[in-house]
Amino acid sequence: MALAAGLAAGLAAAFLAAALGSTAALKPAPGVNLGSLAAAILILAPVLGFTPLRAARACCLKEPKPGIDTAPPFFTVVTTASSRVSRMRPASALLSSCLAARCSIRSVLFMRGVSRNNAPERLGRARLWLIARGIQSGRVPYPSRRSVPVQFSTLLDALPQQVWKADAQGRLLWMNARLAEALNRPALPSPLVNWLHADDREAFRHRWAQAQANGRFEMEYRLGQQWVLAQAQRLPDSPHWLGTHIDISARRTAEARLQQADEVWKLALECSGDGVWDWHVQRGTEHFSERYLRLHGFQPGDVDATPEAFDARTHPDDIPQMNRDREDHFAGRTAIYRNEHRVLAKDGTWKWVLSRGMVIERDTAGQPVRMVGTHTDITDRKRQEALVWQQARVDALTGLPNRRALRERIDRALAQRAVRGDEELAVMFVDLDHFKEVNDSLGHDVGDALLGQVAQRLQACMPPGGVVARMGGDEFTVLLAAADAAAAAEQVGRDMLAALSATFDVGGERVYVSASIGVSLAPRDGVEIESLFKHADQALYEAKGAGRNRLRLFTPDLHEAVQRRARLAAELRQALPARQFKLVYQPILSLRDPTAPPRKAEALLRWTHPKLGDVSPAQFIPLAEASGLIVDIGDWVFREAAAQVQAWRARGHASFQVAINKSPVQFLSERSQQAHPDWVEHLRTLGLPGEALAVEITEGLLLERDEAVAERLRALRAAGLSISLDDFGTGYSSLSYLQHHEIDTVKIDRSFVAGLEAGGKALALCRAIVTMAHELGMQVVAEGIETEAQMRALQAMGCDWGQGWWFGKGVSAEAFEERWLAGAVQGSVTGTAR
Ligand SMILES: Nc1nc2c(ncn2[C@@H]2O[C@H](COP(=O)(O)OP(=O)(O)OP(=O)(O)O)[C@@H](O)[C@H]2O)c(=O)[nH]1
Repeated sequence: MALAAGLAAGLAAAFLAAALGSTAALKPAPGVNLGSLAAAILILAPVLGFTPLRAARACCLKEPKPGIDTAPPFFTVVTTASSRVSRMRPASALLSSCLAARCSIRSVLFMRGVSRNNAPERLGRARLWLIARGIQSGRVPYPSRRSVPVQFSTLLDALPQQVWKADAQGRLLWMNARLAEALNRPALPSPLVNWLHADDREAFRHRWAQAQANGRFEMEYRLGQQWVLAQAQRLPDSPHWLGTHIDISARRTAEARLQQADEVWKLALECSGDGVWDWHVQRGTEHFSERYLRLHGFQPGDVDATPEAFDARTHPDDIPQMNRDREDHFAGRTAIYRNEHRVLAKDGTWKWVLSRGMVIERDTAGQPVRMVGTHTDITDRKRQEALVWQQARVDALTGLPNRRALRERIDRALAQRAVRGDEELAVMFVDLDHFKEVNDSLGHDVGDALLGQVAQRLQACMPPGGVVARMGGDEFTVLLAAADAAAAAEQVGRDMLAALSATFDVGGERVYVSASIGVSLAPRDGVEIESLFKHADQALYEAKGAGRNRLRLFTPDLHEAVQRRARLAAELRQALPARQFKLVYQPILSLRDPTAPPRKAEALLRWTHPKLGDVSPAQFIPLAEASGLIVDIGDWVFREAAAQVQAWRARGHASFQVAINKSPVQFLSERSQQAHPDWVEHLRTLGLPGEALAVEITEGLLLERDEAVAERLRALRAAGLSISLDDFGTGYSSLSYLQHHEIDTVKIDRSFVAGLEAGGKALALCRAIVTMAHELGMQVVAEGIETEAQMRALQAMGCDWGQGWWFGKGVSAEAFEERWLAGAVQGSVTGTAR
């Protein structure tokens, strides 16, 4: 064993030496024992066609004579070396010769310290015997003269790998027994490529050529029946290559099986319409299925199918998210990788793909080794989504951005402003004035068409970067960014009001419309969308209240006014239980005989606030309407008035009638609907006929053209109540609704009465109203009579009733009774009550 170990070590060292300088190792170096060379020649003599004798002679063979078993095809070589140091050289020469003669050496035995007569010799001076047994495989010289030393060959034969030596052109110059057997002992030199599977040859040539640059070669290919991993290295200072083949057939078979399985699922995925990718993360290689390529418009071979090639075709905006999603999956934070991104297709368009995948193999450190997944074409879905997204942000009627889109724009602008801080923002609420009347009088379609034209005009006023959106109904909102946003908003507002002032032609109808504008500024009035909206709305409210067709910037004063209103609205809730309301009565006199005691009065609501004193109905009625309190308040008014008329009737004014106002809000409210039967019932309980009360409604209520409204009016009338139409002439005084509804009395608005003295239009209008009402069987009351001239004019045109300060203001029931009803004395009534 010690001998074998020493030999192995020696051979290994020699192999290394040979590897480092193979040419030298193959030559009989200076000092080589000629006897051993001669022995080699002698051995090979039969192979080479020499007689051993001639060979021996030729080499001046000296002792010890090798013994040779020349019985073909076996041979035995015995040779000697003179020292330990030189023992390898003769052996190498011998083996070179054997190989060149295509003899394969089957066994080599070195014997040390054994003399010819079998006596032990001292180390260092010992003669070494090398006995090789081999088999001669042919007469062709094999291997070549310049080949691998015998002892290495022997060792190399014993290796499980195939070992080979080749020149720069890839021609095999030598191979160990394992390779020789596998290739059936080819004649050498023989191009290695010729032994490869035809499918691997092209790749081999390519790789071999590449390997020349760095002196290393590695490739897996099929050689005979085997799959081998070839690894080779160019020998130092040599054009030759030393290589090995490791049998990887088992691994390849397993892989093929896996591959087959892979193919099955890949096929399944492909059939589902998805392209498949298979990424060897650490190797940096990726396989793309045919469908994957076609998905992006490519034919196989059209594009360099590498991960880099496709990464380069990914939309730059989508790459950061893609990387994040991939990292999340690699780190195990997501079970499945999922990302949607755009890929530049062959035709230059962007294709949206849904990429889904999963790491299916990790190394021991947990790093991903292989990841597989699919690409699904989601371009159509994305297009649909974009459409839906756009539709969700566009107002269908006007084509302007809608409320949602505007909120997003404002959010973005506020965020940008917060970062840059160099610009102010203006939010402008633009609300059309009395648009409801356009709808009501000309129809909804005309209203729609008008909104479209208004949108165009507003849009035309937008400076670059400005946005106008429709928030719904007749409300538009503008967003401006400017260094001085207040000035910019005022300019744009002026432009808009001017643009709207020109007549609109809507389907042949000439329509006029104006707008009121409220503006809030960021950061002055708020840095959040809600506060900006709230303040713009408050400014708009002010603009409306100040007469419409104007712009108001939000100011802290405005805010205070709003807060005052809010406080008042809260306190209004207490007014009813705290008995802060009262009714005052204003007489309605017959214009045929104004001196006669009045038979009618209008009940007017008054609120005496504990701290503020009397609050104007113009202030609190809208608040009561907005909060819904008007229903309870209206009910209280009804009961109070009913009680009063009952009292007056009981005191001898048998036909007395009190008129109460009923707001449209109250009229339309559900609770109020339920209240109507109660009212009738209540009157019955009081023993009052319906005609003891008149209900005053406004034109707006009739414009609703609501059958339920008509029904409720009919019910009141059926119960005997009288219906008066208040403020006639200020709205859309349409004859058609007068015919539609059963109205008893029309009240001419005070604005017409005020103009009576000047004659002209007001006079003509009042006369027309009186004539028309009488034609329709209605009576007419003129409100707001303040002068005798007005009274006389109305008398002259046949107006039935008059009411106003000329006769008297509203006073408490007691005062009224005292002033107007005391003794029910018929007498002269003058305007001194003013
Ligand atoms: N034609 C049309 N009308 C609409 C649309 N949306 C809402 N409206 C109507 O627009 C009107 C808006 O009225 P408001 O703004 O409340 O009141 P206004 O009559 O304009 O009066 P002020 O705003 O107080 O001056 C209502 O009558 C709605 O029914 C729409 O899409 N088309």
